Amino acid sequence: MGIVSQFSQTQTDTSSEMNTTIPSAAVDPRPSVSMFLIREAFHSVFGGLVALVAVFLLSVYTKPSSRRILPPGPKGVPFFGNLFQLMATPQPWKTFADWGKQYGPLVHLNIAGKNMIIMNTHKVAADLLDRRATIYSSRPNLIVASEMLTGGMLLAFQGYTDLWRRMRRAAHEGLNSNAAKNYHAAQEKEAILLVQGVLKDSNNWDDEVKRSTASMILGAIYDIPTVESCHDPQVAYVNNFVNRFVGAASPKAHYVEYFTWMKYIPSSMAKWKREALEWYKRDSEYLGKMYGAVKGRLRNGEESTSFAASLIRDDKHLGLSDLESSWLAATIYAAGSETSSTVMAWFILAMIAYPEVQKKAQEELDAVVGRDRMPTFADRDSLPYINACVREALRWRALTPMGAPHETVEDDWYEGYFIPKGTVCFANQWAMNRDTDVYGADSDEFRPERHLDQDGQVACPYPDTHDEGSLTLPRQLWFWSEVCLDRTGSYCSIMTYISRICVGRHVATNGLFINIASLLWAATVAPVTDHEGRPQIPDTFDHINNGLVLRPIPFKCNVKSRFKGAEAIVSQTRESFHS
Ligand code: HEM
Repeated sequence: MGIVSQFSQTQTDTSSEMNTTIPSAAVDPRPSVSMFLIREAFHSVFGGLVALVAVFLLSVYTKPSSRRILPPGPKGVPFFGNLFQLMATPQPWKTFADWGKQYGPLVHLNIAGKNMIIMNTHKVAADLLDRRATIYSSRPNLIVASEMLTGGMLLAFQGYTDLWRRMRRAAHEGLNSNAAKNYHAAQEKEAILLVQGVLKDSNNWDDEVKRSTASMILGAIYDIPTVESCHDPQVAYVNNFVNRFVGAASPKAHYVEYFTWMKYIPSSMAKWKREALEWYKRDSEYLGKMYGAVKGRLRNGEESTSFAASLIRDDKHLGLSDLESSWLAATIYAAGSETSSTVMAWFILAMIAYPEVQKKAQEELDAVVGRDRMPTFADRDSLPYINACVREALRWRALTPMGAPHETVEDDWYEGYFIPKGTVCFANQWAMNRDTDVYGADSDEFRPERHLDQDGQVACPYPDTHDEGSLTLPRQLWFWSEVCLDRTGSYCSIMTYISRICVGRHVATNGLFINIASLLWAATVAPVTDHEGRPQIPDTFDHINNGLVLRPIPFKCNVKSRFKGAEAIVSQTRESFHS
């Protein structure tokens, strides 16, 4: 890491070579000045000569390498830059949003010599992460989390490497919009079990939501039969595995990430290194066994549409070893389980705080589905309000407030500012999702209507927001967005950007749709009341940060059957999955 110790509102970097391909947005106003001078040249020969010299001088003195102005940002201290400011802030996304107001939508930080930029608006994030995806799609290397603990095998942590491309392609083949339909039946079944679970004991709603998402995703990946409890040993192991690398990836976890020479300390003298390498061995063995079990079942002639089965069947064409495939399968669980259950938790909180939204959603369900059967995926296109609830649940309280870090693979220029190769980039989703210029003055409120057009249909997403707009895309565009996935990306709320766009977004939004539709069809979610009968509505901003996501603080709610006979229909529908 180079050390940058100069900080001011306009910071400069003269350390690396000039970029040869300057993207158009980075080009300064020189062309218009040049055009003016060239026009003048037509007026006289002497004028022409003067103009040519002036153009030459302009190009020499204003060429990018001589004025590499970094984006503005807060002043740091020598050697450490803004490191201590970053370490001291408990909710960096809020501090970054404040800095955004002070310094502009693109903020630069220096973290002990490493350049970092924060994008605070959809426009800047889309300009850089989407429109210049080839430069902005790598990941910073984390010595403990990505090299030692996960041996470079964790898709979500990999840089722009050949292994990432192979794994990403395999993940896309197993989780794209068509492949995601393979999991519809499992998702419908899990949604019913979720409804039964919360109706039986609403005090336990949070565990039930966690159990149901873990069960759905483990089933989709490994064909594991329904998980009965969120304390199931297999779920517990995989959750601990996730917690381990999420913890290790936290900016405050390991000094070696800032002082990289520490990685050469022998294992015998460094407990953190010894433990990380040991866990990599143990996890590889455990994940290998889970993957191997699917292989064994296929060998015995069993049918399976699971994700692991698709990796096994296509292993030659996908070019992944067993070790790589077993880690990929586990990464899908890691990335999909906690995230999906957390969106559901925020949604349940929203239903307590916004009963009028719940009522409207239930009116739509009554009108479209009726009360004689439960909703299914076949109803999805006829339920715009429920689909808008899915989008709003993803937007309302950004559960991954800073997204995942990206890293630039070459020097770049944006709006006259220099962004050096190796810069770590964060899209501040927390700020973007509540941008009042985009979502209006009520952006803190849960209001699904903001995603509907005047005909009550799901609207096209706001420009650059990546709101989940697939429902309104014409078919050919849908196809195009899938085909071009790794170049142009797709349309999803906080699950993006572009070549790193959340590869599980179809599975995720499908799961949210069916869970929300089933829950609101069968039940009413209400706040608990105090001894005087006053409803207890928790603070909808309060959260717990587990390193991977922000979850609402634990709260109680009352889940009651919505109409007579609802529970019986839920049970009958459950039975039909056995027949
Ligand atoms: C609603 C729940 C979900 C949310 C909010 C979410 C969000 C995200 C975000 C913010 C990223 C990082 C994107 C970037 O780097 O710009 C991501 C990546 C990823 N997500 Fe999701 N996700 C969700 C569900 C899922 C599900 C269900 C799966 C799998 C079935 C999944 C698999 C992945 C994977 C494998 C990556 C890493 C992609 C890569 O680095 O190339 N996610 N997700």
